[in-house]
Amino acid sequence: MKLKVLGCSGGIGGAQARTTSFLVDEDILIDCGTGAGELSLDAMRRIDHVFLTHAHLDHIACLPLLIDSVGDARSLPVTVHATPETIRILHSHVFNWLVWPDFSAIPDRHHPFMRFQPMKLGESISLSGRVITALPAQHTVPTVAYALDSGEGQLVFSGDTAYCPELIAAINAQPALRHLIVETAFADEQHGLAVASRHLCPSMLLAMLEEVHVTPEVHITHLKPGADLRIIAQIEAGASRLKPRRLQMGQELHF
Ligand SMILES: Nc1ncnc2c1ncn2[C@@H]1O[C@@H]2COP(=O)(O)O[C@H]2[C@H]1O
Repeated sequence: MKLKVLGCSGGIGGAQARTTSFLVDEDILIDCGTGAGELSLDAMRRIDHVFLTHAHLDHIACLPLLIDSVGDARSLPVTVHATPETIRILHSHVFNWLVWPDFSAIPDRHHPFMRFQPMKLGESISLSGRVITALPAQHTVPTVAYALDSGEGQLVFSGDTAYCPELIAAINAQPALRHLIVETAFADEQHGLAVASRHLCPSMLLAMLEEVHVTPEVHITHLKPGADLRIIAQIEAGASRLKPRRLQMGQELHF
């Protein structure tokens, strides 16, 4: 499998700051933040599945626009996989005919442009031999992490999370983990904000990595713009044996 980073910033501001969205092969998006706006119309039309970690705007901003752009040109609905709680939030607060039309009922409920597929924590979806599993994570709203398994190797994406022992256990349970994409949103001076908003800062990330017993390449994502250089410097000063590196927009990971 191939994962291409369309956006991996914790905010906007400048050409490299696009919020979370990863293209998997040609047909799957993991989250649909402003990075998804980098796709051509043709590439957007090929997206059959969108897996959402949670309903925060920086992870869903482009979903309503993408569905509107491609719906008419597709013969099948785009399937949006998320937990029942996240689906409820999106239905009530986004696809509610006020903020945006309910594309799960357009052009009609039997042949919609988009359909929601509820996914429970721990559940796996198999798409042509590619297995995607929802893993535990902790944030201010209901959220999941994801494991992607090609059959030859795995990639885990933390989504937005605070320190989460259940996620660490799930990471350690991956037999051939090639890549770990893990957030570090704030610098250590913003420890209070990291705690309040249920994110990691470098000291928390380094403590978490001490408990990781597998040996993936570690990629840091969701750095808040303006704090990004400090966050990376603080992580590098921690000299973790896993040598975390900053995830870059446009980067491709294979597994
Ligand atoms: N008290 C707070 N609780 C949660 N989020 C906050 C708070 N104050 C500021 N924020 C910001 O709101 C953002 C919502 O998206 P994020 O979780 O990515 O990151 C969060 C923080 O940057």
